[in-house]
Amino acid sequence: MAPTAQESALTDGVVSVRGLTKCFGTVRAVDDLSFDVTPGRVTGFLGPNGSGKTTTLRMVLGLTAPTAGTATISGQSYRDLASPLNTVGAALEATSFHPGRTGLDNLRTYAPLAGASDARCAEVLDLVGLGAAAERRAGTYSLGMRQRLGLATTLLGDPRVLLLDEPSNGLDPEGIRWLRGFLRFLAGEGRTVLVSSHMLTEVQQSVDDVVIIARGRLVHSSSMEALGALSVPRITLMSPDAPGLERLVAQMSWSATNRSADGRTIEIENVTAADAGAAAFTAGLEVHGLADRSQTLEETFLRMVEVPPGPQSATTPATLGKAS
Ligand SMILES: Nc1ncnc2c1ncn2[C@@H]1O[C@H](COP(=O)(O)OP(=O)(O)OP(=O)(O)O)[C@@H](O)[C@H]1O
Repeated sequence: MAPTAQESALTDGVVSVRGLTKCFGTVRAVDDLSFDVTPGRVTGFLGPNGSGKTTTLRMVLGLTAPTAGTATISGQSYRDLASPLNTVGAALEATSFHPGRTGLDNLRTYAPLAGASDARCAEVLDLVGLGAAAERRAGTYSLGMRQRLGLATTLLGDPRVLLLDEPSNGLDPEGIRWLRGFLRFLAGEGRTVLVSSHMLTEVQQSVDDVVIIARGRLVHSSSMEALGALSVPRITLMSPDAPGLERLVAQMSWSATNRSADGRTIEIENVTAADAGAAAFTAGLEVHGLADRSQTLEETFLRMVEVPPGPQSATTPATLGKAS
């Protein structure tokens, strides 16, 4: 059923995943996943290798049938979209280009599918910074240039939504910097930009929001800012007075997570360096060292996605028994 005008206004450009599940035999690759991706923002879709990112994107694009659940783009499933290539641009794996044809000619072969004119082909090549190389054979392009050509292909139909699977793969630092700016530019135009990656560090400067999955399940979804706020403050405090140090920890009800064998160095969680310094000063404790060891964003991410101890691996999750 076609959505009403009011429903369309609410869902326009939103990628919405609800209870999405995919089983490959006994492997539950995607497990009851629900999240929304909003327009005007760059969203990082993060998880370790094999966590189900590509399978999820394939289900959003109607390339893989879900075992259960739904995935919609602007309120409609991919197959119900009136003109899919003008709604969603997707780069799932390195697009294969004809090496003997120029960059421009390669785009021209995809253009009719997206209803794109010759002028649009030249325009998107300019957009991705390949204007000067338009007449060069794609076989002579560097990996970074081929990635840009792939991006140009996804933009041919001027889609509102972009789904990019590991777009920074193979890019050098300059290419990654360029991509970061380009994704921001696209989101700034009001597009929905979803970028998958298995490393938070690779995208943390490019994304506004994060959707983090592990073993096919959602483990976290928030703004990048809120993810940063989850980082646990942690310090190490050193004193030659081991009993005094221990007394202070007990008196302040601090949670000590590690102690050196001689008891003169203690690692404490959920305390800032400023608070620890002030407490030691008030207690008259002689301090020989105070270091901030707060969890980095990457540590927060790794903690979220780490495989729990036990026999199961990332590809054989504990939920195997539920697979059908
Ligand atoms: N067609 C398939 N048949 C069987 N198993 C599959 C199939 N496609 C994916 N899988 C399995 O589903 C799980 C999720 O794979 P998927 O490729 O979606 O993960 P990913 O997060 O994209 O990983 P990567 O970062 O390595 O690309 C893996 O265990 C994978 O082996």
